[in-house]
Amino acid sequence: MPTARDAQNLDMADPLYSRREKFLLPKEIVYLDGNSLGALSGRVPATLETVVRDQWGDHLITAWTEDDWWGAPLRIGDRIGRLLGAAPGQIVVGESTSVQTFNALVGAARLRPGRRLLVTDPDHFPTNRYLAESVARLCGLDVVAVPVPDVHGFLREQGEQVAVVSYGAVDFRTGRLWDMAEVTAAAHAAGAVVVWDLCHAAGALPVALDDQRVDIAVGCTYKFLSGGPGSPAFIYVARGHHDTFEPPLTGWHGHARPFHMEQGFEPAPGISRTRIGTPPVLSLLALEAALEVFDGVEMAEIRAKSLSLGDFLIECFDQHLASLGFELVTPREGALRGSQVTVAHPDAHALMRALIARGVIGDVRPPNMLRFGYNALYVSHADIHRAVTTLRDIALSGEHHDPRFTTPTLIT
Ligand SMILES: Cc1ncc(COP(=O)(O)O)c(C=O)c1O
Ligand SMILES: Nc1c(O)cccc1C(=O)C[C@H](N)C(=O)O
Repeated sequence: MPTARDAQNLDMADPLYSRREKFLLPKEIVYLDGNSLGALSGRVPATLETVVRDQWGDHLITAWTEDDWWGAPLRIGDRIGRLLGAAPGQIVVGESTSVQTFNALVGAARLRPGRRLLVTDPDHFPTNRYLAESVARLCGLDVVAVPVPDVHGFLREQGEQVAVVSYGAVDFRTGRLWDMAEVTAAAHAAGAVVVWDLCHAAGALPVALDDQRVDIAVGCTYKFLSGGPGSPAFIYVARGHHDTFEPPLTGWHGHARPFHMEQGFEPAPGISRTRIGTPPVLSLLALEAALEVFDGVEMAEIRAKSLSLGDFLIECFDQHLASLGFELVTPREGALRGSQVTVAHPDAHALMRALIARGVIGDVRPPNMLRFGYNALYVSHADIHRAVTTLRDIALSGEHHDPRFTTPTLIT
C-alpha cells in the first residue's frame, strides 16, 4: 500500500535525491511536465548573464573565436553524445527538431537511391508525420504507416523497397518505449537506413547509438535535457555515413571552408556537414550550462530512479485512481516504459486544469490522456504521491466540473 511514508523512505534511499537542489523549481510545485519543457537548471541564469555581458557585450564578434562560439555545436554535441552512447564527433546541435528531422529524412533517403518507401509510425509525433509526407513528395517516395509491432513483418515482406525506417524511441502519448536495437537490426536486414527521434529518450534513459549501429538520430534538448524553451535540437549521423551523407540544407556553416566565402557548396568533412546556418548562440550556451547537471551521473542511475518513480506511480494509480474511472495507458512493465506514465479519463482536460490549479503540473494529449513525465534528476517519490492523491481528491470531489476548468486553454 503506497503511503506518503513509503514515498519518504524511497526518497531517503535515492542516491540522486540531492540533484534536485541543482534546479530552480518553485517549492510548492510538483513538476511532472519535464517531458515537454524541462525545469530550469541553477547554472543557467548566471551563465547567460556572463555570455550576454562579457562575451557578447565585451568581446563582440571576436567571441566566435575567443569564446569558441564556433565550436559550440560540436562541443555540446559531444556532451550529449556521452548520454546517448555516441563517440565524439558524430552529433551537431542547432536548429529545431523539425528542421533536423527534415535534414535527417532527406539525407537518409539519399543514402538509398532507387528504393521507394519511407516507413514510419502512424502514431508518430505530428511534426514527424507532416515532415515524412513532405520529404516523400520531394524525394519521390511513398510513406507507409506501420505500427512498430508490425514493422518486422512488413520489412520481411517488402523490405527491399524500403529506403528509410523512421520511428520515435518513446511514444509521446503513451510513454511506450520501443526496442531500438530490434527495429534497427530489422531495418538493416532489409538494407534500409534507420532514423530515430530521441526527443522523449535523450536524458531520460540509456541509449546506445554506436553499439546498436543506428544510422541517424535527432532529438530536442528542451525536455529531459532541460536546455530551456526553444533550445536547439541535435542530429547524430554515424561516422560510417559521414562521407556519403548529403544534407539537403546546405548552409554556409556546413561548408568545408565557410570563411572563404566560395561559390559552390563543398560539404565539410565529418559531422560538420550537418551544420546549416548561424546557431542560436544564447540558447546553445544555456543548454551547455544546463547539461552540467548530468556531470558525474551515469544514465543507468537515472534509469534506475526513473523506473522506481514509474513503479511507484503505477502502485499509487492502482490504489487511488483505478476505481475512479481512470485507465492506465502506459505498460506496467518497466522495460516497456520511457520516463512517463499516461492515464486516460473522459474528463482529462478539466482534471488536468484543476490539478494544475492545485500546483501539480502535467499535461494532456487528445483525446483523453493525462501525461505525467518524471525527470529523475528533480522529481521525487513524494511528488508522485502528492500528484496522484491530489488527482484522486479532485476526481472524488468533482471540483473539475467548475467552469474555470471546463473552459479550454491553449495547451490544456
Ligand atoms: C517526438 C517529437 N518530435 C518532435 C517534437 C517537436 O519538434 P520541434 O522541437 O521542432 O517543435 C516533439 C515535441 O514537441 C516530439 O515530442
Ligand atoms: N515543443 C513544445 C512547444 O513548443 C509548446 C508546447 C509543448 C511542446 C512539446 O514539446 C510537446 C511535446 N513534444 C509532446 O510530447 O507533446
